[in-house]
Amino acid sequence: IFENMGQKDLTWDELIARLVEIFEQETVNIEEVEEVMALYTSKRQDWKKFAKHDKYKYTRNLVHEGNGKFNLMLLCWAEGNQSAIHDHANAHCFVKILEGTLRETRYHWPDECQSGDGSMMEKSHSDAKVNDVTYMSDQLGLHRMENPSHSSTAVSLHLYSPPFQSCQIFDERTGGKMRCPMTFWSKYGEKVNNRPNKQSSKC
Ligand SMILES: O=C(O)CCSS
Ligand SMILES: [Fe+2]
Repeated sequence: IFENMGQKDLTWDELIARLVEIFEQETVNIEEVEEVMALYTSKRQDWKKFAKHDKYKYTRNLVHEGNGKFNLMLLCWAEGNQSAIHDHANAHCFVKILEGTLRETRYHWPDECQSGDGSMMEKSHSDAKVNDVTYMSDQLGLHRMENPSHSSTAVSLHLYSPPFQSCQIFDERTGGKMRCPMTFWSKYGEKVNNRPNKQSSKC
């Protein structure tokens, strides 16, 4: 978990401009991205336009497409919302908490190691609080993110590079996996009308 070590804060617009600049480069320096994301202190005023909540499922709201090099999105979590256990489609995944707390539980890949009863093996879990930055990738395993609070919502900023349109979700009890499309509830602050297709209805 990365925290700001006291360097000058970036504004929301400066944060996005720095991220676009970084991802124009040939290779991605993971620490550099974490440091830049840690230099922004969450201000609701900056991101509330993208913050659309649904009380049943966390929403994914596209903020910026990073000239095709990354997807930057705001995820809004109602009380107790959680994601499925999922992979990250061979992409980098950076998460910054903008409001509330998110609990991350990491798992081994099923084919890497499984419990005797075939269920997935937990690797670690940790709670990230406002302004914390975390990094995840398939090399580090799989994870589930959740809003553990039953009294407050949570908001997180996610950067995926390269951008991906689907990932695999895993059944904790069996290690079984299924490919799922990743859809947006809104884009640039405007609601998107997702046509539920047969695949997404199972996700
Ligand atoms: O993008 C998603 O829906 C997964 C959120 S946890 S990285
Ligand atoms: Fe994830």
